[in-house]
Amino acid sequence: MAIAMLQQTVGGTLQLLSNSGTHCNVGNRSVRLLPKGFKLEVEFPKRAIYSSGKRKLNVIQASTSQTSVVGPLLAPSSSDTLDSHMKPNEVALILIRHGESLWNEKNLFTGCVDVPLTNKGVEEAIEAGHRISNIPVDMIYTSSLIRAQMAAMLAMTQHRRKKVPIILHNEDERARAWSKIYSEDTIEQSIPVITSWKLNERMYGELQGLNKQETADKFGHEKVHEWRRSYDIPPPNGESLDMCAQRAVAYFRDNIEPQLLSGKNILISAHGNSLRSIIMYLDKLTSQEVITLELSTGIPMLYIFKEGKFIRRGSPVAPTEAGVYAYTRRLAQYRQKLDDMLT
Ligand SMILES: O=C(O)[C@@H](CO)OP(=O)(O)O
Repeated sequence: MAIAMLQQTVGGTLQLLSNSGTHCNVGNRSVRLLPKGFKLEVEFPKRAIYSSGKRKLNVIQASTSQTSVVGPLLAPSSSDTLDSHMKPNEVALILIRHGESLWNEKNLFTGCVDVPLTNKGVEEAIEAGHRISNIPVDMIYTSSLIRAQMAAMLAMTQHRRKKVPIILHNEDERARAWSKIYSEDTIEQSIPVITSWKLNERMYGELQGLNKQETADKFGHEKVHEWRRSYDIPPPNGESLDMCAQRAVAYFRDNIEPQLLSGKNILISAHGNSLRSIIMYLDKLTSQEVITLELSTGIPMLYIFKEGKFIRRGSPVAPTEAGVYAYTRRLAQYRQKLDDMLT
């Protein structure tokens, strides 16, 4: 197979030697090495992925005059090169409401009670993952509840890029130290998953664990509808949507938005009401408009974040849906690169 070999570093440049005519990616630049033995000198960033065909050379520059080569790896050509094709000023934001939980199935108010998914919820998460399998994901945010975490993990089993989602444990120094990864390459092939209770479902107070139908029969449908869908009337000792929005939107603005601004493509897996609050913020909905917003379980919603604005792109209905990738040239390119790499 044609492959560009790493030769040596000279000052701040890297020499690549082609053993036959081939294309070669250097960082995020694609260059053509023509005849056999052709040498190319390129300025190289401190750390970059150099790839050729389906092989990759993972190069770590130790100093300007010394280069160590890790690999070549057997994995397909890096999509670190590929991932960097998404311009930092144009990134994807995907929101997923977890699939059906065991208490959704039983029609119980769930709120912050930590209940897992049903089989149907597992299938919904896998289907959601299938639908977004061609969209770049660099970081994942989930609530601290297992149903949102299951949904994120199951969805990522479908992603074509095959990076491994890894939950970060930052609760204390020991948790941080004991979950440390010691391989740069492995880190490159991982997606950090950050969990926060601030993305949890709205706390349903004294309704948690009660049957929704029985509660409506007891307190009246109107009262229960007010607890469930008004903006600022909380259920007994619980959170109103307004209270839920205050912590969920603050978390989004303080933690997630800076990552989007820095060029990260992000998946958020959370809950009906924490996501309604975030969508209210993204779509600039009024408190009147948000009360009629209902989210289906397991349906991913795609936004493009560009020049500081959130542009709603709806729900991809299939991974191959042409319309989704036509939304931006960058998404189309990312998908094309995945096709090239994986077929
Ligand atoms: O029970 C809950 O926690 C939520 C979501 O399932 O219910 P609701 O639809 O009333 O917001």
